[in-house]
Amino acid sequence: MSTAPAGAPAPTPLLARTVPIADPGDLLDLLPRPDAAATVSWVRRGDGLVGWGVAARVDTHGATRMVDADAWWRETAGTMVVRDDVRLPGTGPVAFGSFAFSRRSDSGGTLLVPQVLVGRREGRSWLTAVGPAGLGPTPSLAACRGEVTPVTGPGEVSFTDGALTSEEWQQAVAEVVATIRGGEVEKVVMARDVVARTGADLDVRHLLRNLADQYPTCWTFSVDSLVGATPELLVRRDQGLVACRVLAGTIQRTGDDAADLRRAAELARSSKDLGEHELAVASVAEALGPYCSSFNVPDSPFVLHLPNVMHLASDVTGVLDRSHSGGPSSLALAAALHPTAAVGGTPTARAVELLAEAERMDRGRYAAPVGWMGADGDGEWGIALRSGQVTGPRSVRLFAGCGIVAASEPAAEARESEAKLTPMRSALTS
Ligand SMILES: C=C(O[C@H]1C=CC=C(C(=O)O)[C@@H]1O)C(=O)O
Repeated sequence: MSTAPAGAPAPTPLLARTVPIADPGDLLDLLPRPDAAATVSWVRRGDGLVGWGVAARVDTHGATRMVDADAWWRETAGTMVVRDDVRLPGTGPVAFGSFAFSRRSDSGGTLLVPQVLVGRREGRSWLTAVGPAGLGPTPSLAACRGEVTPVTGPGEVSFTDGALTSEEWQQAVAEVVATIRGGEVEKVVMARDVVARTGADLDVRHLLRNLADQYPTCWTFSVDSLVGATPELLVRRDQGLVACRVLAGTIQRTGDDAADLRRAAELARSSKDLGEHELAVASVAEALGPYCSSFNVPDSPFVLHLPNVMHLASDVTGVLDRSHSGGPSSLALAAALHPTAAVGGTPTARAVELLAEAERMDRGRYAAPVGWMGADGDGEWGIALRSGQVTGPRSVRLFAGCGIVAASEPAAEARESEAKLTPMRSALTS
């Protein structure tokens, strides 16, 4: 575990000061700079959090990457001086995080505390500044606006295959289907990557703006250079209640509303997709059950309509069992849930081994928890889907995966993966 800047411990004591502000308008318009590393976002339907600068940061590795980050946050938040005049989820000290899918990945994990954060929730807005105590007054919204530089486009964008070509990936899917039919596993989620290169230096705000405009019902995120708009909520912890939006089972949209309605009905009846979905819901119920005193799993999924695809979706909710000393934080719950069968497979351990062999790439932080957490441990963690990792000033690695079951057809899965790459492709090119 290492803390930044340059391995130094977080400056102590840090002061987190939250003040109410007038409605700031579009949160994304407040982001001052183009760099993805120092920009955080968690925005859905216009509400949420945006922030910039780094007041404290920890980098973690290996199997305990989330647990170590959670412990660091408990300690760091515990030493902070807090003056919070708003007292809502997302006010006071907030840490944003993203983590590698695999414990073996070099990508590890990061929690970072922005220097300035602006939030809005249900008509109330606030600004939080974090820095060494005694540094001076909280910056005003007007001063923040004055620092915003113009947003720039990425110029000409080209896409090339990542680890595998589409044909190679389909071959790998066919081999995984054969393994599944052999009875060793029930489901393996297979991902592929595509590399985007831009003609001009990337401005993360351009991506976030397009993602939020085109996918307003998704969570548009940016944490430590991982950017995307995910429709899947791994876990929210809010005052003793937990909620998850589980997705698995997909059909592409055609652009024709009547045809899409027929396809939605097909999806809701598809035994292949219902089976895939059931495994994902069961994995969430199994992981969360031990932490909850009561639990609600809907009998059947609904169809979630997105501009590119439709998914089978289930909203699972529960009440946290407080007899677990103080209750696990939202990040501890995310760690317990990861990887769900929606991104790993069933049974988890063998599916994860198989996908690592078959994909022939490191997923990095794709398909792993991304989100934020307050000082009390409440927070929201999504699964980093429909996303890309900014790997250089002019390059982004995009990812998409599909749940493979015995009835899967490789060519259909390749088309599905293309549809799941659409949000990031179009955020780059529009
Ligand atoms: C793994 C991805 O999607 C998951 C979430 C929803 C539906 C899925 C599916 O139908 O295969 C996947 O489980 C992805 O978008 O990269």
